[in-house]
Amino acid sequence: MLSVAAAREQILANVVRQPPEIGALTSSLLGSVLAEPVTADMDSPPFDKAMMDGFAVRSADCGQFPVTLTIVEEVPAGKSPMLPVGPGQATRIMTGAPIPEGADAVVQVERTEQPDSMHVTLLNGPVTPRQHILDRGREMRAGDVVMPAGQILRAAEYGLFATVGKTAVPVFRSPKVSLLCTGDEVVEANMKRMGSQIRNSNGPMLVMQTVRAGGLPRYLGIAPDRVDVLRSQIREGIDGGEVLVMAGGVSMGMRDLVPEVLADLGVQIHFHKVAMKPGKPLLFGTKGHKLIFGLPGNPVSSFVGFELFVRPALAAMRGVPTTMPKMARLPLAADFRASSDRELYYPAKLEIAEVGFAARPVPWFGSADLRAITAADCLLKLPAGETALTAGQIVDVILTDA
Ligand SMILES: Nc1nc2c(c(=O)[nH]1)N[C@H]1C(S)=C(S)[C@@H](COP(=O)(O)OP(=O)(O)OC[C@H]3O[C@@H](n4cnc5c(N)ncnc54)[C@H](O)[C@@H]3O)O[C@H]1N2
Ligand code: MOO
Repeated sequence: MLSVAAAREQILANVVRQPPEIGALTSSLLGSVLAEPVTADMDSPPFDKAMMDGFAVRSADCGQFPVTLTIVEEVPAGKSPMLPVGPGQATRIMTGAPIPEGADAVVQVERTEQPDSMHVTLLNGPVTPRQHILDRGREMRAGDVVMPAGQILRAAEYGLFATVGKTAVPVFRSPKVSLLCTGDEVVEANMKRMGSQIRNSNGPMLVMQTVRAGGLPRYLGIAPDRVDVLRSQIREGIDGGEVLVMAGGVSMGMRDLVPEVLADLGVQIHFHKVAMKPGKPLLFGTKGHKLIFGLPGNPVSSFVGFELFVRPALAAMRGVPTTMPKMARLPLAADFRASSDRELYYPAKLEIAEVGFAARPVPWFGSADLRAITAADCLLKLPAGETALTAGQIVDVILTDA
């Protein structure tokens, strides 16, 4: 059976990166990836800038202390100096204000006294040339590349865009992700549940996983186990987005119709099983450039399948440079035993340890136990076979919340 790593490789080999588009810098671009480098439109700071509240002076005047200088003017931030600072003179200046001509140093106000409103006495030295001055262009020069293509937009990036006057930037377009749940037994949470029906937990969960992964969800509802309806909904899903994610109907049951309908619609099935627990009956196909995922219907299997395969695919489509799930090697917070015939992904929670973090497995009874996932923020990745580990031993951890 195909390994998780090999399955992910096959998926990523079929990814086509989304085209770039110009996006306004609103919160909806958080996490998007810059498609072209951004350059500075001017020097920053645009002038030699005071970095302390105090007095702009000529360092040559400050050989011995105390020394008393004549104040020629006062320059708050946002105003420009009108007068140069000549020998024996000083300008009262605020943090952020431009340095007047002639001055080459700033002395903090704490190191001064004012005998009267016209004079300032510098109490002690030294006063070195350029002290407390940020030179024009020190942060960036006009034309400098301030951010490379491939950068993920976080809070600081928005700040830097503002510095260079950008209100919109080119980013890789978010993939549209059609989401379709299947199964006669499944009903939406706002509908009346009857008999042996169960509520659709995968639908809302996959919508939110899609949003978190930077995709634009198009939720198509629940398809019944009927070939004609399933076919038309799957077709709509493929036509309406770059990615189709389905949950349920992919295993071996009589009513697991998804694989045959996909094949019938001309979808090339690349694999239909992965050596992992939970989530073994996971299907991946393509039609042209479109990616099609059939996640197992059990909620934990759907969740894990999305994190291990759909999320990296969406990351690659969005131009994210590293598409692997975020991993760490961390000590276990408790003794742990498990047994699995496939690579095992076990829900766990990070906790503060003596040094850094440790991962504590949460109680979990299997692929229907979504409560375990809500109690967890990571997955232990454990090899197939018998696992018997003691607290403090190092394990691979997938940081699903990172
Ligand atoms: N003979 C075999 N049977 C099964 C195998 C197998 O290899 N051979 N694999 C098992 C494994 S592992 C899983 S996982 C499931 C996956 O089955 P399907 O993807 O076909 O999913 P369903 O049968 O439709 O549903 C499984 C389970 O999950 C519930 N479900 C489905 N959709 C939702 C939803 N939207 N929200 C909440 N719960 C949902 C469904 O009622 C079932 O209980 O197959 C095993 N069988
Ligand atoms: O993958 Mo099934 O998810 O092992 O229950």
